[in-house]
Amino acid sequence: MFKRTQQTARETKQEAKDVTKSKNGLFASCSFSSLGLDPKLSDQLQERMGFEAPTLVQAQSIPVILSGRDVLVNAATGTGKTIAYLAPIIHHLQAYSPKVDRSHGTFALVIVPTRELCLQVYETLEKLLHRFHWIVPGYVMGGEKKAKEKARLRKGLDFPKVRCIIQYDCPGEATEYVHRVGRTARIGEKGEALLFLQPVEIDYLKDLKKHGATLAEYPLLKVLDKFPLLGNMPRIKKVISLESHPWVISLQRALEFFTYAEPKMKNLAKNAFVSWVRGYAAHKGELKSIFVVKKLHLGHVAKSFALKEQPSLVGKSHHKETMKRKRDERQRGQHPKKRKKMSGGNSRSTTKP
Ligand SMILES: Nc1ncnc2c1ncn2[C@@H]1O[C@H](COP(=O)(O)OP(=O)(O)OP(=O)(O)O)[C@@H](O)[C@H]1O
Repeated sequence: MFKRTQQTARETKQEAKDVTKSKNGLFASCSFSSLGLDPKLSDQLQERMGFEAPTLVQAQSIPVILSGRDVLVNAATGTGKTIAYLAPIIHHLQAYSPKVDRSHGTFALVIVPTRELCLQVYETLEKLLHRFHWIVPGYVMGGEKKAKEKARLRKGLDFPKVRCIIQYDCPGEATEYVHRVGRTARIGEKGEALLFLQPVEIDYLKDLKKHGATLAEYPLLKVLDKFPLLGNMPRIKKVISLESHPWVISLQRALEFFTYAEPKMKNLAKNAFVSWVRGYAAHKGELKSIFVVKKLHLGHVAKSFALKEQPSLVGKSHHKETMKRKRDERQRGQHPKKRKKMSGGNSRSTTKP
């Protein structure tokens, strides 16, 4: 369903309903219930929201949407398109048996081009859902404060049946850790959470403990030892570290083979590495002393991105930006080298007053 920005095609044909225009040409001379909407929903529209009759665009599009067809609606602004698509969605969702529940996940997604529209649609949706409290609306939009967005996601959206949360990168604050692992073990059920930590980051466990989250070490080496070695795996007499385990070595090889098979893939891995390191350097508060880039073995980090060597942290875009800045400075006559030239080689006139 497109709004505002995509009003190019017109497909809502008269075929669905013989809609007769009322005097002013905006409303249809039929009722909401005659369009096939659930009586409770029609009642909500008529009695509670005070809409006596559907608008023309609603009367034309609702029956077609209810029939399950794809619809593109093109109508002037303010003609009631919002209800034209929200009402059929609610009609379908309220009919589910057993009733839809927030733990079932997301059923419908409305994409709109602006924040204002997002709020408007949400407001209408809340009114329409007045009698259907088990259908939970939620919205996510850009430019919001992270905490606000998170609170709303916690309230409105849910990921059902998640049994295990695996975190390869450390969440920032302990509260964020709790929120992340809280995606599993919903409504009293059990769940598991795994967090990968490097030896230099072990102090993070103390921070989590302060906030009531105590983690047990997972004996990865022992677990790997339980896997039988395959024919092509390196034989090592005594495995003393995780990196020298045959399973880890062959997995690393396989990943590197995959990454280096295509330049595009290698670039993706490089970019991911650079972003990860930048994100790592952005930890705040007390965590700054735990997650210190200088303490990291960047070669090992690169390996974890299936790279054979550590990429430069000064990306091409940074290089381009620096070059552009220098060029601009030169054009503005601010760069010392250029000034020399501009002053006809008389460096004294610019470098010394
Ligand atoms: N059947 C109706 N009877 C009376 N008012 C209605 C009816 N349907 C919608 N409205 C009201 O008409 C106004 C415009 O509706 P809506 O915002 O859905 O229009 P729109 O076509 O989506 O506009 P835009 O393209 O600008 O987003 C709203 O205030 C809405 O509450």
